[in-house]
Amino acid sequence: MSKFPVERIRNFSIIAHIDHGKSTLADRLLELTGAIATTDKNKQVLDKLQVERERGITVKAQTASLFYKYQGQTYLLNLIDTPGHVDFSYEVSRSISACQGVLLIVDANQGIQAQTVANFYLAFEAQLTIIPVINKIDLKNADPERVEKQIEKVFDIPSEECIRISAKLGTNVEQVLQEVVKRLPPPTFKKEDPFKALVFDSNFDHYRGVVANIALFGGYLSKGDRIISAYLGKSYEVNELGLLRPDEHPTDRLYAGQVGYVIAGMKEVKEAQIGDTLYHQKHLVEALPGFKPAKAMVFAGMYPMDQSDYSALRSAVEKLTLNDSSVTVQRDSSLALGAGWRLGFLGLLHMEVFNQRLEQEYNASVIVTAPTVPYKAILSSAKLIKNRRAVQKNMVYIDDHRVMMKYLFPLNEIVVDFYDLLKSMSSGYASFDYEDAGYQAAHVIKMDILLNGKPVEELTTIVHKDRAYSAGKAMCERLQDAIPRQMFEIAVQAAIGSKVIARETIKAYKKNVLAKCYGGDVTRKMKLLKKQAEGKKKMRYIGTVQVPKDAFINVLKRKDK
Ligand SMILES: Nc1nc2c(ncn2[C@@H]2O[C@H](COP(=O)(O)OP(=O)(O)OP(=O)(O)O)[C@@H](O)[C@H]2O)c(=O)[nH]1
Repeated sequence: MSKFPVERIRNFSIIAHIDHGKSTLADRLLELTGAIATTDKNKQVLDKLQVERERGITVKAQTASLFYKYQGQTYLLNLIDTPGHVDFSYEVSRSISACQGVLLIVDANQGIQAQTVANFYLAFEAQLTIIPVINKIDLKNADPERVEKQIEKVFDIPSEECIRISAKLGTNVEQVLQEVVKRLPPPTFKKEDPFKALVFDSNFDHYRGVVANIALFGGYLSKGDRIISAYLGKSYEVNELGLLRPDEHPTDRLYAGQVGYVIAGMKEVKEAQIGDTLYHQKHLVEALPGFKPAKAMVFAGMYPMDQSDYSALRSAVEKLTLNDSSVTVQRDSSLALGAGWRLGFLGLLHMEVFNQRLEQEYNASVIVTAPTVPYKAILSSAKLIKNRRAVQKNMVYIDDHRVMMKYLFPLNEIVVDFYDLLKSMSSGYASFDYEDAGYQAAHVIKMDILLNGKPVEELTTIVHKDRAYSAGKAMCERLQDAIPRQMFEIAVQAAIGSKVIARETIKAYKKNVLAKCYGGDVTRKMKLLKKQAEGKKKMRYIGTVQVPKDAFINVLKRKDK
């Protein structure tokens, strides 16, 4: 197979708003081309991580090479899966850079949503061929005609170009493969040129080191070749290379236009920088433009629940960041929490996914401080509009029922719960995406939260001056709900400097777990005591006050407005 004619290669991604059905369509394409068997067990094969399966979202892009027979010829279709959530749009842009075209999926019921627009522009600016696919036509409320009109109006793509499918039932999915062959151009790279490959993703494997996913922009690569990474200038010998189908299939060579993986004795993901160019030692080439590095938008401190777990947690954080180069790590320490780290994430979901992976894959128990967004120090007065201090930029009607609005928001206002709130206020109809618009001047102050006079470091936040009182009050109320009553009274206070601006009280309550089983047997008592002790492990002490671990993140999610 190796020497596959480049005219019969198609490299494409599926892009869509979250839940519009990318992974379902990807599974169908894999089944149709025989890459996986048609059983229920194979549901969402490209979503490999445990968190992805549990949360039903794609976090990391995955790749699969498919062989498809059309009019007597076999084609090699390289499908690069992309994540759908706003936090991960960085993964989308790097995936599509290895492609010549995209399938733009739009839900036949929901129509164009925020990430449909954002992803469309990523593909459009990269000058890729775009095939609009209207999915879920089997739904009772599906209105593909209306969606086609939206696509024509917003993206200027004629309705006739849309393919109507049901990824769930498999309706017209074969047509999607045919249109990929017919409409997408093959890559124009030549195997006669010097070898040049783009690293568009990389993973760390505990046994084999770094596995880099590459797209060949010229020449060919063979096992045993010596290659150089343009970024670090280091040289490596190729130990293994092959196709991803989606499992690794080793081959002897990869050619221009193909997509595959390479293992070359790289020990850290840093050595296979995403966006890096690989080339042959003997043929210096001009490096590819690379990518804008992912920018951390949300920062939080992370500390072991118990300081004696520090080294175990350090090794877990290191291993996990090897697989996710968009997390930034800095060592940090605090009087209250001991030694830990300051981590930077793309968004709150990214942060939650990271924590979940730490707990699931490394069995780590951590305390995470209130997420904050980066600020610059020179601050004066703000623009201040409405609840979230937003400034409207423009407004476009997509159709009679939908409008697309652009606002300039302080990042702080959207990072924690804006997305959830917008969804619930609009009964799930509104959608949202964002990009960085740079720093703006604002008048902000530091607010502390105290439990019986002791500051809770995790909850120290920066708030806008005009919002301090309401934010402090809301925080105290939510903490009052989140902290169970204890044997003594607890004062919950919000303070700016030494000035207390809000207070709630948690009344004392005596909970004797044994009271109910007076005279009961010993094993029952032991069980109850054990249960209580386990409950305590999930608690953190602030002075003498026990705080449940999940209270820290829950109190940040606002329920007001
Ligand atoms: N009725 C119907 N449901 C579908 C269809 N395609 C997908 N779904 C359902 O829509 C939901 C979301 O589908 P996914 O394939 O997970 O969506 P996704 O776009 O990959 O989501 P992310 O990976 O998180 O971005 C799932 O519950 C699917 O079963 C379809 O054609 N018809």
